[in-house]
Amino acid sequence: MERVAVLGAGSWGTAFAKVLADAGTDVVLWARRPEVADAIAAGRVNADYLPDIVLPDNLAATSDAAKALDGAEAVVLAVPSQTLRANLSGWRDLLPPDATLVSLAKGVELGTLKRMSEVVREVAGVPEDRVAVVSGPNLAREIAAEQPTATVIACTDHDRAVDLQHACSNSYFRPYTNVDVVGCELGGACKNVIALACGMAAGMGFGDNTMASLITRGLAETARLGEALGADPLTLAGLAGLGDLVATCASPLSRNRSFGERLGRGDSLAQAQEAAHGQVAEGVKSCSSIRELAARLDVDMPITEGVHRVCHEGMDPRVLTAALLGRERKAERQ
Ligand SMILES: NC(=O)C1=CN([C@@H]2O[C@H](COP(=O)(O)OP(=O)(O)OC[C@H]3O[C@@H](n4cnc5c(N)ncnc54)[C@H](O)[C@@H]3O)[C@@H](O)[C@H]2O)C=CC1
Ligand SMILES: O=C(CO)COP(=O)(O)O
Repeated sequence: MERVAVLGAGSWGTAFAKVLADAGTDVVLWARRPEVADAIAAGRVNADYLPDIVLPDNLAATSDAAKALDGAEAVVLAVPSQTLRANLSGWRDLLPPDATLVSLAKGVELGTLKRMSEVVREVAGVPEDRVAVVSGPNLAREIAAEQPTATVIACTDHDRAVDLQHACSNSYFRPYTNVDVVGCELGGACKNVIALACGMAAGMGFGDNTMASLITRGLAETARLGEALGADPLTLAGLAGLGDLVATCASPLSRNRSFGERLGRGDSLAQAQEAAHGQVAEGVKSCSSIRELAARLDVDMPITEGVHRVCHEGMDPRVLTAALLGRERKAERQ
């Protein structure tokens, strides 16, 4: 794979474009705002998202999607989950005929309750074997600073996953392949909600026992949803499941964890949103879509339910704590 388009020049789109470029792949990064594209092209820096990082010379930038997509063998979609449908609809007619469509987004669409690969298939009108997802413990700022990281590239077409794996493997980024797209996507979407809960716990002053309990029980409810949707349980024990859950729940760099921390300290949703400075904390919306998906499939997800109530029904995180601790006693593997 010689040429890749990355659509979306936020934190992860920019960092992933750098990963590809550092792997020797020519990349064109599309930014929504022309001034961002111009600043990257002229100064090699995306000042809004990764101010300290000098981007490589084989990374071009444009705000013209047609230019970015021309001749691309893979198209990497790096916009927030709830905007993917609208963005991709605008790019649909420009997509090269056999390009692999790659989703970086970690969320479940409100309303349709679709995973991102399902949205991509529907909007682009392509079969499932042309859609790949990248998911794992991948905090953008650490990767941009070239700290070693592993990830998963999932696609039902193993050969496409391998092509993409070659295009983005470098000295600090090690991608594994997987054919379990459902498991990888669910791991990525659900961990954002659990990270919100961990942030709330931290904001209320709770320590590592609480974090470990939330992470582990969060994984248990993610695994229940995964089972209902046909995911391989081993995927959720891997990088896109446990790996991403641990990184996000533990890291002060996580937007979801930081957002939850503010709620735990007593901020309102609006105050926490203001403090996020426009950067996306996907779990705030996905807690509602995942909760609805779980209800549809009759899957018990008490932490997700509680996060939804705190974010959207005004529940005090302290009341959520009492509610979780006061649930009916049960066996661990029930
Ligand atoms: N930042 C990270 O460390 C990681 C993020 N992700 C996922 O990647 C996806 C993108 O995240 P980030 O790049 O971090 O987000 P971000 O908030 O840093 O950037 C979002 C980008 O999308 C663009 N965009 C296009 N249309 C938009 C619209 N209608 N509304 C808002 N933004 C729009 C923005 O201009 C911006 O360039 C999310 O689903 C996130 O969960 C996944 C792994 C790591
Ligand atoms: O997905 C991520 C790490 O893998 C990034 O998490 P946040 O969106 O919470 O910053």
